[in-house]
Amino acid sequence: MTTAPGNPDAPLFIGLMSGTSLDGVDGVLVAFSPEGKAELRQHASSPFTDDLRAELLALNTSGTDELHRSALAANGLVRTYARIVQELLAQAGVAPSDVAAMGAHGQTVRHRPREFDGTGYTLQLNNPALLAELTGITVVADFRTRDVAAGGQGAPLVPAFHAGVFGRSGETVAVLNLGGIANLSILRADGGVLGFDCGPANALMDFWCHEHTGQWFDARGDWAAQGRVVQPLLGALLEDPYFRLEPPKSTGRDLFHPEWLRTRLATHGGLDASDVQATLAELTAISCADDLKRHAPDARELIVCGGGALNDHLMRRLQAHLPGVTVQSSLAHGIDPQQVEAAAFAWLARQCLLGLPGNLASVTGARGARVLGAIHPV
Ligand SMILES: Nc1ncnc2c1ncn2[C@@H]1O[C@H](COP(=O)(O)OP(=O)(O)OP(=O)(O)O)[C@@H](O)[C@H]1O
Ligand SMILES: CC(=O)N[C@H]1[C@@H]2OC[C@@H](O2)[C@@H](O)[C@@H]1O[C@H](C)C(=O)O
Repeated sequence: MTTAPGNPDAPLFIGLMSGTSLDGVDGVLVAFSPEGKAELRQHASSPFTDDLRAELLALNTSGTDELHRSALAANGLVRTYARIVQELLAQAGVAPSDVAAMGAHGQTVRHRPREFDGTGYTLQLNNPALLAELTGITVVADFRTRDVAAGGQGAPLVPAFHAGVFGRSGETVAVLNLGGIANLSILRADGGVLGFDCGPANALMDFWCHEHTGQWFDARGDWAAQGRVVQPLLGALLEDPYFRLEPPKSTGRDLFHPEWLRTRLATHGGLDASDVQATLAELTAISCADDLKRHAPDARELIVCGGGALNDHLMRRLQAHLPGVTVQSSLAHGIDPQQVEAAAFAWLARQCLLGLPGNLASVTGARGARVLGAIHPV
């Protein structure tokens, strides 16, 4: 099918997501029906080079010459995005002009909702102009700042997409994204949607795993499964006030960073590294499970997406804390867990081009529905 670039009626969109786990980029090519139903056509992913990952991670905290380094890192990120786009187009046999637009999330390096430190801003490194030049496709970027400007958290944004894909009338269903950070969408039986960040998912586990094993993540959770949960440490981690905050709420590496862990470990010396890993996995499982029980006691189904859905140990621990709830990867519902977020940003790009809202005020706490994103046409 040939369509004009940027034509809002064109069915093909690309979504590009590089999330807080900093593992790399996921991209999807999605066809949307006129009603907005998503059909995933292609998926491509690429890990960051070690240098780019290290620089993006470093840019999450204050440092020397940040502006210059941020600009260079954004260019590096966008070149990775462009390679993913070329791969998607080649795999699908479509031309850039067949794609209406792509939603490019960018790399969050700061996320400071007002409650965090009184500032109230969110920052995703990106270079959508360069991405449009490199790909010949209209780029929609900067999805979060409008919601923040409207008094919202700017996150999470996927609940509206989750509702369209996984929601069922007459039944409460929950969707849990386990990326660097965990976010929960509660899709209520009456169509209402609640969503918020639960706390860390993989970010601290990845840090600890890399520091002690040299691996970027604990494949299948095998290492955590060998350890024993250190209850006093788990209790100390769960004491962070974030876990008790009522929604709307969102968080990130600004709060749950290695120093956060080190400070709490300082009073629990001499622990076996695998026991700490087991405790971090338990922190993720218990904080997410408690949030579900608290906010959706009627939910009988938890659909898990994000890379954490591949962590068998974590999935078992979630199930253990949620008797009576079926805990399953989104794969059981026909969607690869690692494609859900990227697909959501394809949907958000479509919403933007159609002039439709991307946020849900019931989730982010914004003053109202807003069209999200800035369009960089070709
Ligand atoms: N096979 C696996 N076994 C265990 N964990 C895995 C596996 N594959 C991926 N993961 C975990 O999933 C993480 C990546 O998940 P994902 O790509 O969903 O996160 P993200 O999108 O970067 O983060 P966020 O959703 O917070 O923005 C990895 O860092 C790793 O911890
Ligand atoms: C500021 C930011 O990038 N937040 C991410 C992060 O990763 C998971 C969680 O924290 C969620 O709030 C959000 O991402 C998803 C895609 C969202 O906005 O729904």
